[in-house]
Amino acid sequence: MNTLCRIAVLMRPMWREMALGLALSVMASLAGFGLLFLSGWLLAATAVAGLGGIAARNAFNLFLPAVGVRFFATVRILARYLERLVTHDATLRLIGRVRAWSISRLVPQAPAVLARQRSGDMLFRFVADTDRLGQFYLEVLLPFASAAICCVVFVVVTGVFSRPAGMVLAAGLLVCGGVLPVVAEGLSRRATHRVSHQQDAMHADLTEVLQGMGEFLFLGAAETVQERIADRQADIRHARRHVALIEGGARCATTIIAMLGAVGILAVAGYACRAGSLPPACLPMLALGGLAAFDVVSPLPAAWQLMGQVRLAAARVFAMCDTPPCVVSPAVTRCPNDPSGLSLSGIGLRYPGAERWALRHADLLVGQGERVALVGPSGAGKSTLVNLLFRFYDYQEGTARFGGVDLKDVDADVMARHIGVVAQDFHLFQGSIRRNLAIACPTATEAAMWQALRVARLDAFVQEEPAGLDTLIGEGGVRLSGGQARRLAVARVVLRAPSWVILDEPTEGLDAATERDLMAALLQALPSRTTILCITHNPAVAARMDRVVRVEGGRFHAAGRAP
Ligand SMILES: Nc1ncnc2c1ncn2[C@@H]1O[C@H](COP(=O)(O)OP(=O)(O)OP(=O)(O)O)[C@@H](O)[C@H]1O
Repeated sequence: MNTLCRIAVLMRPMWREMALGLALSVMASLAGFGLLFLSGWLLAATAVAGLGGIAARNAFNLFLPAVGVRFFATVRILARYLERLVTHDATLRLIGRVRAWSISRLVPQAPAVLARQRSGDMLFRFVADTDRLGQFYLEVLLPFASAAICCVVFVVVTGVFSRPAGMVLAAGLLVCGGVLPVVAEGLSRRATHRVSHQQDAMHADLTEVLQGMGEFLFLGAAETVQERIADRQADIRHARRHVALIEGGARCATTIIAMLGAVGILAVAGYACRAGSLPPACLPMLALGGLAAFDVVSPLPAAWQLMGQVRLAAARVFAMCDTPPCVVSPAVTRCPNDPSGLSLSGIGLRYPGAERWALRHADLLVGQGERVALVGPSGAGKSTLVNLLFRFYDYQEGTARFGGVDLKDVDADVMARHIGVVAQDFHLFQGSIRRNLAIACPTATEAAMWQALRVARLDAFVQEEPAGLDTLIGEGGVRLSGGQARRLAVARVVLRAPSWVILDEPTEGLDAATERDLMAALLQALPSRTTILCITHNPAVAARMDRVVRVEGGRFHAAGRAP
């Protein structure tokens, strides 16, 4: 399906509102045309009646056309006002719909596919591109549809009075509404593409700079990055100026053609007047009506240019949303039994595009309530097990069963209900400690939050803070030390109390005493039926588990009971 058809599909639920907006827009433009058309006639007819002496003056009915002028003026104002209300509402709803649809397509791709995109670029696509896509109705479709309908009416009405005048008007409208937009768009296409491309790159760069500002400073690369962004900005400015020049030129050309059109209409209508086939009072009416008619085509060059931008934006949004998820959702999701044991047999998992297998011929049995340490060299495949269990990546070989159910029949959402994880690269949310805990367990009471903080050995720190649970931790937890941040991540899992807990280096960044304290409290706090998988390089932490599994070369090897 091409891009425009897909936009049309997204617009379909709002078609009634959009059609109403179009009707109001047509009504406002027709009223504007009628107003000038009738005013021209009224002025000329009044003058002719004035020149004709008292009898002609008395015979001239001024009242009816004056009422008509007021009617058109009022209709124009009301219709324009209502049109703005209806069309802007439809546009905002369309943008909301496009965003909701994009999110629904992006969520199943996380985190595998999203990891390949630059986050700034994604953010820009999600915000600016969806915005632009939403403008399709208001700034492209509406002006063209309204102009098409109105132009036919204008030409027919003018043609009724003078066929040659109608033909002159039709020719002028065709040039302004058909030829000029296409020429303007053709001339600015390259610049529009350049703006789009450079903006993509610049937003991605900017986000990276903001996220990694400290690192850029440490590496002494801040100035280079600044220069690169400034270069891009200059290029965007240059390309935008080019686009604006062409758009301005097209507007000027429309005005000139409108003037020439009015003069042309006057000339051919004047000829008809002299031939006696048209009353003289009709001359200003046709000329003013002609001028008013060009109002509806004046936005078209900009609208056609925007059309190119909408297509680009839509293509980018659709490309982002159409990327197939790494893990195909099962047609029917099954729920693992609780309590849940894990059985992996001959598992082979290779990351997309990777040469090497992260896990190969991997067998592992973990019973409900077991506490297992996963140890092994860096890159051996320990964290890959987490990715596999959370259904972030699919395995290509072997069978995996969790709670007696084939893992391929289980959705990531369902797995997340059973397993809590403190990942190596955990994320804390902007806001307060309370917010971070509430995201993990929205129904948690304040007492439960304090209990979780106590288990994570973070309660003393929070108590000392004047705002307590409402202490703000900054974006990504920047106001916490590495160890405090990790303990907050541990508290979140404790609060959720899942049947499985995976701890990836839970004590990293902690001193020996806090590490001992935290592990003892954690193991004591978690119910005995809770299964724990603890990925660690720390022998003291591994020793607290029931048994140790060594991961090496993508395989699991029993390394005996923990000492
Ligand atoms: N998203 C990914 N895409 C491609 N390859 C990956 C990805 N994540 C990990 N790998 C590769 O898979 C292998 C196993 O990585 P994994 O993260 O499981 O190691 P690990 O044992 O947890 O290491 P560490 O102890 O350093 O955390 C490594 O060779 C790594 O380069």
